[in-house]
Amino acid sequence: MSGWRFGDPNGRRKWFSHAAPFAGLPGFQLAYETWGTLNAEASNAVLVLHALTGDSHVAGGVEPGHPTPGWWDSLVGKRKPLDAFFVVAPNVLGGCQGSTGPWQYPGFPGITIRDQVAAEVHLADYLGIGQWAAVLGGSMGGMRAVEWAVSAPDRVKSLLLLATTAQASAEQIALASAQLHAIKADPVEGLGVARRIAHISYRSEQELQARFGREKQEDGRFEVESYLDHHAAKLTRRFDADSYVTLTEAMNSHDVGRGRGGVRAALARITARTIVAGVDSDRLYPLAQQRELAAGIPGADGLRVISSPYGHDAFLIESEQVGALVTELVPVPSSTR
Ligand SMILES: CC(=O)SCCNC(=O)CCNC(=O)[C@H](O)C(C)(C)COP(=O)(O)OP(=O)(O)OC[C@H]1O[C@@H](n2cnc3c(N)ncnc32)[C@H](O)[C@@H]1OP(=O)(O)O
Ligand SMILES: N[C@@H](CCO)C(=O)O
Repeated sequence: MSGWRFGDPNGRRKWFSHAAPFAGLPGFQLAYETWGTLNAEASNAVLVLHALTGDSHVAGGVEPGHPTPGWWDSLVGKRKPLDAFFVVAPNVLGGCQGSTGPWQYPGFPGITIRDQVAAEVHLADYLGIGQWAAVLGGSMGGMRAVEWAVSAPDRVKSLLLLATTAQASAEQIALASAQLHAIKADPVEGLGVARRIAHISYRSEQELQARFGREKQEDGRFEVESYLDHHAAKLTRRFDADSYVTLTEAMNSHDVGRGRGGVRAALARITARTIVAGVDSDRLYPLAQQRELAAGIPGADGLRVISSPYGHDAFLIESEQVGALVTELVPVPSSTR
């Protein structure tokens, strides 16, 4: 497949191609990045799954010539929690950072979180990874992580679910629906409006109040308006509106219990040792959703709470607390400490 809309800014992406029909597609490709070395037993592989507007670039600046920071730099690199592991991070199916998505052709079919995970199972087969030492994901990445553990329990040894849910709630679908309407009305302006709505839900009321209050800038905009304008403009430059729609609709489809006897029955299939964590100030994925996951997954020992003023985005910001959870799940071997 030729070309991709947002290039390969770090020059380290690899591609996996699946040539047979799949989920209404004639075939697909997944872009992915890796760090570290797979051991002879293929027992040290960790799958890291990004959120809605993330990509395969988990970590940067660790190799000469590839300085672009990653979105979980605190986890991957020398003396960091995943140092001893072979880390694999694919760009999600339907995304716009190298994997097959609607940015490539009109009439792209609707896909689900289950389709995205089924595509990642093909990638694992291709890489020769029968079982992941761990699957880690937050938000939409957490939706895929829990789907992995439900649909392929014997392939997930341990699991970290952060700020995520077993099924998209009415509130999440409602917020998504307003964003989808904005984009369908005007793909360019609408993507910016969608990001503003989403970004408000990613942060906490208390943080916005403490940080911006009612302050105005010289140009007359409230500071908080200017902040949202900034995030909207930034996303519009780096993300495709059609991908945003496809991924948002996939998130709306998420229900691990569908066709499996409900959420409790689906979660009971999970055999992985599991850590479930939420953020105390997250208004988009409230703690009740992680409580449901922790209560239903046999190998989970209660709910962990990340303490943060930052709301949902804390799973990307509170690197010490997230790093401690990762180290608890997959301890650093003493030889590499
Ligand atoms: C797994 C994944 O999701 S990967 C993708 C990660 N997400 C993103 O990149 C999405 C966009 N960003 C975010 O979601 C968040 O910024 C995070 C989670 C990555 C980081 O959060 P924080 O460190 O708290 O950043 P914060 O929300 O304060 O934003 C900082 C930016 O706002 C700008 N800003 C702050 N106040 C204002 C203001 N009043 N007016 C205009 N701009 C402002 C800063 O200059 C800074 O700009 P820059 O990012 O271009 O350098
Ligand atoms: N900031 C994150 C939030 C969604 O979990 C993103 O844009 O992907």
